[in-house]
Amino acid sequence: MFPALGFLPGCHKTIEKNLKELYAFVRRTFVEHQKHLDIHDQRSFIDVFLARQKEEAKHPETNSYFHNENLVRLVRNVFSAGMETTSTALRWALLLMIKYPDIQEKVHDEISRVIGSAHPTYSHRTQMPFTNAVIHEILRFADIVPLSVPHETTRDVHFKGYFIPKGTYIIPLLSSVLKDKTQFDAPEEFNPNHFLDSEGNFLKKEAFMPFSAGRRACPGEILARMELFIFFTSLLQKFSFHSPPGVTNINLSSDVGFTSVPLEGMICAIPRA
Ligand code: HEM
Repeated sequence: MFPALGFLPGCHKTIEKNLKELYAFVRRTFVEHQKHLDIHDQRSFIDVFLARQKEEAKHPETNSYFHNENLVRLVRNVFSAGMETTSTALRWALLLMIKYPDIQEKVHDEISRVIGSAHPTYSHRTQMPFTNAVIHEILRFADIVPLSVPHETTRDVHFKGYFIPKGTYIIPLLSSVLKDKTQFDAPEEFNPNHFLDSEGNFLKKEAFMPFSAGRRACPGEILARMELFIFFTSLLQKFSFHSPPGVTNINLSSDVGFTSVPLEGMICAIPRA
């Protein structure tokens, strides 16, 4: 985000090294695809991209976006945007469940009542206000993409008395919305009541925007919500989660990174009878 500071020592060097490795992996993987591409049987995002690339190669005069380096970046974006975010949310979910065992038990009670031993499906969600509120609160509290993704104004903008000229680099702070005192009673605390009314019904909040807002908001939101609901309920249906014996202090600080990830630690998963 701040390339001018790149020369300084620090953990961004590790990130750069890891990125190089990831790009190499993506290159290897898509080169394989190139070998096996069948225009008439497009199996994946990469195939569709390569088919378009072939098509555009017939008109070399056009300045195409469909070149290999862009494919590497795109695949990497979808890979990290779609995979790391959801797995990070699940890691926060398990950590918060061991920190708050009463909430874990209440979720489990609701799972037993509504789903029983059947396979959880996304449609169960509407009958499970408490679990739904817990998942919303996990995403709010964990604040996984605190700085969202940087954008640039494409024209002059007047906003709430401020003038923002065309071409201004904008970093939207999602944390400031997710942790807004005017929107949530105790924003620094993990409390599913932030998303429940006094009768225990699920309460939608406009300030719930871990996926950002507007035209460039996360395109994976619906998929992520489904994944989180199904994985979270499946895990809690089959296991109870605890901290390892002797560990009493569960640290909820996040590690350094572009996304907000929990610190590494061990968790015990005990199969439920
Ligand atoms: C808990 C899970 C997730 C969270 C919290 C999350 C959050 C976000 C946020 C905050 C942005 C920036 C939006 C903006 O620029 O204003 C974003 C962008 C994006 N997300 Fe997600 N995301 C999640 C899961 C996913 C999944 C599952 C996918 C795809 C399979 C995905 C694909 C993307 C892509 C491709 C972008 C860039 C979109 C663009 O630049 O137009 N995300 N996400």
